Amino acid sequence: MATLREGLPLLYQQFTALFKKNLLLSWRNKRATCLHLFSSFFFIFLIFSIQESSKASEEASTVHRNVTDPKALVSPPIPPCEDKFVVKLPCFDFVWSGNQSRRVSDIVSAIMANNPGRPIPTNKVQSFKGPEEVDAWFMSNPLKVPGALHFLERNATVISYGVQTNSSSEAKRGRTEDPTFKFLVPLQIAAEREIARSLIGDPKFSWGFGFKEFPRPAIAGVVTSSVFSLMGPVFFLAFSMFGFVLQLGSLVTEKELKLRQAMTMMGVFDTAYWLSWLTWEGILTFVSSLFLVLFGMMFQFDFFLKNSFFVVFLLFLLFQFNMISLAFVLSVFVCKSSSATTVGFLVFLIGFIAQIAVVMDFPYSSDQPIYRQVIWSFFPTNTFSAGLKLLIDATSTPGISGISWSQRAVCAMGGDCVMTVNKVYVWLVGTFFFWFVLAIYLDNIIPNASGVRKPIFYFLKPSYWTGNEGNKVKEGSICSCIGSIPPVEHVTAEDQDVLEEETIVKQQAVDGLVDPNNAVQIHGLAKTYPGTSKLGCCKCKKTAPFQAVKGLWLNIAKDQLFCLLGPNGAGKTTTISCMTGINPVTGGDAIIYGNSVRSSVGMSNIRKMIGVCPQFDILWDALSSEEHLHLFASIKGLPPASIKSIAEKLLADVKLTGAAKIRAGSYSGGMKRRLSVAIALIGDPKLVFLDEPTTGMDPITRRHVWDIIQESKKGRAIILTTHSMEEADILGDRIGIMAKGRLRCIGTSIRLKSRFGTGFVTTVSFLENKNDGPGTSHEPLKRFFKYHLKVEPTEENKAFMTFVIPHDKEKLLTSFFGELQDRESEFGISDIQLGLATLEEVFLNIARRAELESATVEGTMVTLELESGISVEIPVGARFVGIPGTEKAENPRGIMVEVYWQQDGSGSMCISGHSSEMDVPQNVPVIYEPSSQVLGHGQRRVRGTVIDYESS
Ligand SMILES: Nc1ncnc2c1ncn2[C@@H]1O[C@H](COP(=O)(O)OP(=O)(O)OP(=O)(O)O)[C@@H](O)[C@H]1O
Repeated sequence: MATLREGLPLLYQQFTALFKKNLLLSWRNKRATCLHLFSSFFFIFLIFSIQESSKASEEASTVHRNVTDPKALVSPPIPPCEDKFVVKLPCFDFVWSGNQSRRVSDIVSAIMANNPGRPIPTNKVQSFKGPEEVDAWFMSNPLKVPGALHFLERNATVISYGVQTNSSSEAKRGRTEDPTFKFLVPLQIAAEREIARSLIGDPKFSWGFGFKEFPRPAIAGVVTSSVFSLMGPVFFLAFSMFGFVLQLGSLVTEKELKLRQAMTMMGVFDTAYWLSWLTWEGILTFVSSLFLVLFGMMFQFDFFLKNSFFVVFLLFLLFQFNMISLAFVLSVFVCKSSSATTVGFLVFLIGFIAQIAVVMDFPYSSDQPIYRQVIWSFFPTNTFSAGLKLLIDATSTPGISGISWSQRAVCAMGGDCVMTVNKVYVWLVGTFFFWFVLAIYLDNIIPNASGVRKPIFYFLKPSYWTGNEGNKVKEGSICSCIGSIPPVEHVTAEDQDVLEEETIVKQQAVDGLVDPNNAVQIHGLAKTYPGTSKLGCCKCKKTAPFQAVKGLWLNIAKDQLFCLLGPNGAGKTTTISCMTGINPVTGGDAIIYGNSVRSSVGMSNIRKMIGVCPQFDILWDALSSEEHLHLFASIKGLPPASIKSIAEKLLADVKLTGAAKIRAGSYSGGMKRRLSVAIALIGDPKLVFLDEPTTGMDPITRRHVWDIIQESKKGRAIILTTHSMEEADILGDRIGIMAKGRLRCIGTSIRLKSRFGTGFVTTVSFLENKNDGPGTSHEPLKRFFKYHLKVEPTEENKAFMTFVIPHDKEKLLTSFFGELQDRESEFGISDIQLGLATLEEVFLNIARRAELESATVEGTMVTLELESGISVEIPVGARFVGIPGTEKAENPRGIMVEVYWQQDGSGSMCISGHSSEMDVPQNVPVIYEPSSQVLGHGQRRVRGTVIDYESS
């Protein structure tokens, strides 16, 4: 076996392998990677398009055109108030004050009558006493009039006047309304004309009067900068969400599919894991930020052209790095990769709201308390928005040169300011490290996929840094309302062999003996799942703790394949999880080649010498089998030079050489299992755990994998769990059957069959012509078996009959089969086969007994319908059932039936049939008697008693 790498060389090897894995995953997921790298083009193009369409729609406005020969405005009329862009109807053309003066009233009447081209009707004008009244009217009648005239007759030769208009310009359908030229100037000209006529006394008096604006070039950059300052921050935030969501999705997928757990089992360093992600995402971020700035320059935005390239690039780069560390933090809390988009949307929403606040100078103004600014700055979207605002403001006015690298620490207007671009950088660097360290801390203290976490102050323990931790992990959530875990229930084993094994292991434990022939010594291993708990508003909702393994004592020899069988939920996978360090043990210990699973040093030694094929394939769909093997070999620390040849050999062993370069996502179930077996065998481990390795394989492939397992037995111990009895029979050197968390029996296949099988199975085959007519039934043979052995066929058809002969009839068998052979031709027999009961039968028997044990405690009943019409309720797993109410003088204990059981598709016990009714023999004990026997409808529905006829 090649020496495995350790320490820093291993860390580096793991880092490069994981980095390559990240690179390959991004390469294979081209669409997402391209989106991450080039989505900036889409956003920049969108801003550009919006800007161009805004420009086009405002073309009508003189503001954005060259004015070379401005038109003079000569005696313009007072327009109707309906012409105003924003007006409330009914409206007035103008209002005026000074109505107590007769002369002023005449002047206003003249203004109305002499309005060029349109005399103003009286209902379109409103008069008031003084300006205060006009102001009060304005207050209560907004948008009802474009302007007001205020007259004051001082004496016979002096009349003062004032004009009051709303100066804000309005826009409508791409045109801008200029209130000065449209309303103020006509009112002013009309007032002055009629005042002059009144003072001179000549109603025809007139003079040429005109207004004309300057010729000027088009005002450039106003639309550009306003569209950019409005859209830019939102779109840049949206752009950064692509990388964020993809990163979050990748991390959560690895957690969800237990890929992270598989890597941990193989001994991956957390440092290598996080650094590999950070480095790869850092590279993607660098490139995407670069593209963003280049695209911005390409589309000629002042923001990108006038501000220094490095100033802008660094802002985007640092912000995106912050988003990576934020994704790391959130990945700890998110359980489903499908939720990544929702989380991304929420982060975007929060960032968007923050941008609005930053635009309003919150909280980076001198009147805001420092603590508010500090708390606000911890969120990278906030500081990023502040940085963007500084850079946008610096280029929003035409003619300003933007922010250069040397000016990054200078305030915008040269005076005092709370935020500069340089401060934004400092904050972004700080928050990047803050969130990154927080992510690693939370990753340790938040329960992982197996509900395991480190203590809250784990990093304060010197043992954590020296690597000499004792019991290092906890279970349950940090803020759960923790109830006490009940003490582990240790029950003395009923089976003689199990008891014997337990005694040997206990004695070795007491003596401190480590048997060099044993690979694994399991010392009272117990596992209680703490139950989930949720802190509701008023009370703690908690599911009860569950004892999955209840004290296991077992030795597993080197060079031996130990097969662990048991019905669903027996505790097999939990036992393996405890031994591979996925779940912490609740009680007891497992010593693997002298290392305890309870110590972290022991566990890290164990990880180097074990290989695990988990129950469910833990594979990346986008990686090929060759890439999987290379990755896991590197994580294990195999010398790089040997990895290629080892991977090739393993692929050949599991017959995957042809599919070595095909992605695992397109493999069949059997191919995936074979790859999982190959991964378990990487690095020549001294102990291999195979959890249902042949599930989903066709018979030929299964046989092939059995050969591989047989081959692999040499020089190592293997612990195999399976639901295939054939597999256990063929591969298992020793077999243990677990049920309800306890070991029920242990031994070789033959021993189990002889001890737990119902006896011998004989199959009698018939000659073909013997079963032709209706009168040619096999009744004589049935009677022969019944008369000599008191058994009935368990299975029968035209061609054969099967009988199960109990062990207690063993002595009669020689003479019985001698006579049967002599009478072969009489019974029409062609062949007689005799064998021990199958392992499947043993398994069913053990599972049934375990089921009966818990059913009698928990009261789990099923109904047995007898041919006599009686319904009998019996505990699940009961074999011999007495029927109450059938007692008679000649048969004082009544009658009983034997119930046949089988497992349904979900692995639960169900009734498959029952024997004919027979008398309950005297002296057989009752092991379960219900409190009341008759249920409802008289004698037709009863509760059965369970009779211990098996052991009697
Ligand atoms: N994380 C968990 N929290 C609570 N209970 C659990 C947890 N994991 C397993 N269990 C329970 O522990 C019991 C043993 O489960 P385990 O997976 O070890 O059984 P198994 O023998 O491997 O079954 P199978 O053959 O179906 O794989 C089951 O009842 C299961 O529901």
